[in-house]
Amino acid sequence: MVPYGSHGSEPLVDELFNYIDTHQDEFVQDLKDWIAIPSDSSDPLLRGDLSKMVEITAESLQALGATVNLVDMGEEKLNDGRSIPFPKAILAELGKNSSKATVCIYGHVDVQPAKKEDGWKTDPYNMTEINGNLYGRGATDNKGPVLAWINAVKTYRTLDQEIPVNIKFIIEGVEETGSPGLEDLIKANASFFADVDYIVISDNLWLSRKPALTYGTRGSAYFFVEVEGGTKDLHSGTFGGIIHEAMRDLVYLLANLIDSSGHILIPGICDDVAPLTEEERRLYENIDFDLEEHKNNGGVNTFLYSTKEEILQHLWRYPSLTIHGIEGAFSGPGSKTVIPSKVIGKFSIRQVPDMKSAVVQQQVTKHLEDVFAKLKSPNKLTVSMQIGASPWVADVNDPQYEAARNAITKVFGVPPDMIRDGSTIPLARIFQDLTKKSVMMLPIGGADDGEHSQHEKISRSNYIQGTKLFAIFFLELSKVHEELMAKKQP
Ligand SMILES: Cn1cncc1C[C@H](NC(=O)CCN)C(=O)O
Ligand SMILES: [Zn+2]
Ligand SMILES: [Zn+2]
Repeated sequence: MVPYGSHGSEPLVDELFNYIDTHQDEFVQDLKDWIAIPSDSSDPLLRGDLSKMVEITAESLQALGATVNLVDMGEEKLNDGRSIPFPKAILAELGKNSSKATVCIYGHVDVQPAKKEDGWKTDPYNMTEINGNLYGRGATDNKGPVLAWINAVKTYRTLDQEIPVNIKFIIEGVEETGSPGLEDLIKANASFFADVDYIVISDNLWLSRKPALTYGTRGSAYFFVEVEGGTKDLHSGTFGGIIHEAMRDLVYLLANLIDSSGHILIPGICDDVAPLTEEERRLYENIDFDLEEHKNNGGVNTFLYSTKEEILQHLWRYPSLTIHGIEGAFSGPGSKTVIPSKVIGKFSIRQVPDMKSAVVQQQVTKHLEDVFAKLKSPNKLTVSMQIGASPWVADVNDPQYEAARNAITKVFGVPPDMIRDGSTIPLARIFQDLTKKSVMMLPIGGADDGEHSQHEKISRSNYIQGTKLFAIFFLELSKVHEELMAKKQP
């Protein structure tokens, strides 16, 4: 194993690392500048800032020498009937040498909402360094990682070193609102992706203090279950006791989705779950994961399972069902005596191999209709699936995984844990299905970065080591790709 910081046999590696170390304050300042732009894609009032963020990203890529195409993504229809432009998407390319591998990097520059009043100890849009951590909205999700890629390329450019691969970028500004239009963008630009060999996404976290490589994510089947009683909200003093209340029906339906031990009550839902093989079972034993720390990170007392292996399996390879909320329900403070007329329950099922959204949709709909039929309620039930994102699993023997393992070992001195992610990046599977290319997730964020949460951060160390990792990944990828090409050509 090559110890961190010494790479005597590879002068280029030393030169790259040295540059990155000595220019780290500049990279940190760039992140501060990016975080200062409140590019929250959920807030129509901030759409101008979001568009500016996309433009700044485009300029940064142009400054690297990339050819940048800002693609119009049309308009977003708001609830009040108005329309505002979606931020443009960036398709950029740097290098077009047919003897080199072409890697396509995905990232997003929009962020989750953040307000100081939510309980941030620092201003979320004024990046603040405390004890080696860089706090600010978007620090780890996803501005830090996108900038780390840019820093890595910049390092080669400034040192006047040849970049060993062709690089393409696809950067979007509406990931946090579900990436509307992204699938169409990929379909409409098939020629852009045609010569891509590898797709890399750095938009998730490590599982522990050890670096990680991610080869799978769960999918998501997101449902709305609507129960409609009358035409308007009523006073429970005037109508309570004489009508079939929509909320009572809905709460009963929701209670019949899952039991208190986490068992999903929908008949057939686990039929397509891939059986656990002995080989897969052994994988979980060697993964660095601290149950107690995960409990602490989440502020949780007790998990449903007591061993590391069970917990990881239930996060990665078994489905889960979560009830998220009820639209139309009274949820404010005080003691309002309303009977809501129409309520919409929201729940989602994290899908795992080999579950299929269409099958899940049919099973969920039938189950809810069957349970509802027993109520003999005159209310109107409507079940709809809003998102049907498939799970994604990659072949870890693909050359780019080997390249990433080599790069991680060179930068961090240890090989990565091979992990999956319990949440959903629909894009990974969409990419895999549409382009048939190898997709990999190469996270640089720490397990405790708190994405989407208050005090989101990335550590200075992960940001700078992550920049090195990406720089070295280009080198390692070119090596394995060359070997692969040599094997193919007799
Ligand atoms: C919006 N949505 C509804 N179903 C799934 C999602 C995506 C969402 N994605 C992330 O959080 C990215 C994690 N790095 C999630 O997994 O909940
Ligand atoms: Zn993200
Ligand atoms: Zn996010």
